Amino acid sequence: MDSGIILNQVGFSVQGKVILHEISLSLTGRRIAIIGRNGSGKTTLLRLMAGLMAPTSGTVRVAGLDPAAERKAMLRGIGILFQNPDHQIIFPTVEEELAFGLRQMGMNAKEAGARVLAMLRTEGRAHWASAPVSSLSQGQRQWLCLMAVLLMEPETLLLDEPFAALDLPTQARLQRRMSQLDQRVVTISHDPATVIDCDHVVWIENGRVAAEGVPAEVLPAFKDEMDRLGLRDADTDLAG
Ligand SMILES: Nc1ncnc2c1ncn2[C@@H]1O[C@H](COP(=O)(O)OP(=O)(O)OP(=O)(O)O)[C@@H](O)[C@H]1O
Repeated sequence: MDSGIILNQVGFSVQGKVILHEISLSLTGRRIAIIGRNGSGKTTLLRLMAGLMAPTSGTVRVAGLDPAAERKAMLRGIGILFQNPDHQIIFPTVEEELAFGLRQMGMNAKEAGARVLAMLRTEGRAHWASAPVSSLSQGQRQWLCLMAVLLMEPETLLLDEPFAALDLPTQARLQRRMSQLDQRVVTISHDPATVIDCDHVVWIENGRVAAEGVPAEVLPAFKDEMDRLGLRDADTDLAG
């Protein structure tokens, strides 16, 4: 496998507000989870890995490349699933939306159409092909976006809360499908139960790495801290 995702002293600020503080990570496993509370900086970290923005300080490398500077090479190398499917969907029908990424990669319309139909059949959603995207529920649109990312077979998958809007059978099917993928998958989650099988867990707190390592080490400490905070009536430490 390649050299992984390497962050060296990465900082990120917006309008003078520091969101990430000097984060250094060497992520070389196949299954990586990023956990942490709301607003801790997880999505910002994922967006930096995807090259959707450049860090304010430090360096990000994915398979040896700077993702923010090498956007074209990264189109094939990195697939990202956003938290809100409506930030991702641009076409009116399911088959057009699914074919878009493949067409962007240079595949002809016939081949792309065949791949899309094969994916929909595998997932038991062949009847969705010509359906308007607007006729799908929020969870179904999330699933559609995930199928679009999987179709492109990128070397690195960056998934922001992929399970959040999915029903339990769809979650189980997705977890099974992800366990079979050869690619590196980075998943953001709030729920320790969904990341128990990962190789490496990174816990982000207030824009810093609070802990990282194997799930057996990181998850119990994370859960204890979340339980402790949940017993309090307010996040007084986050005030202001
Ligand atoms: N463009 C921006 N301008 C100002 N503040 C921002 C911007 N992007 C993120 N932030 C702030 O940075 C912090 C981290 O946001 P981020 O979306 O990375 O958190 P998160 O851990 O993914 O949260 P959640 O679990 O709620 O999705 C938040 O306080 C957010 O308000």
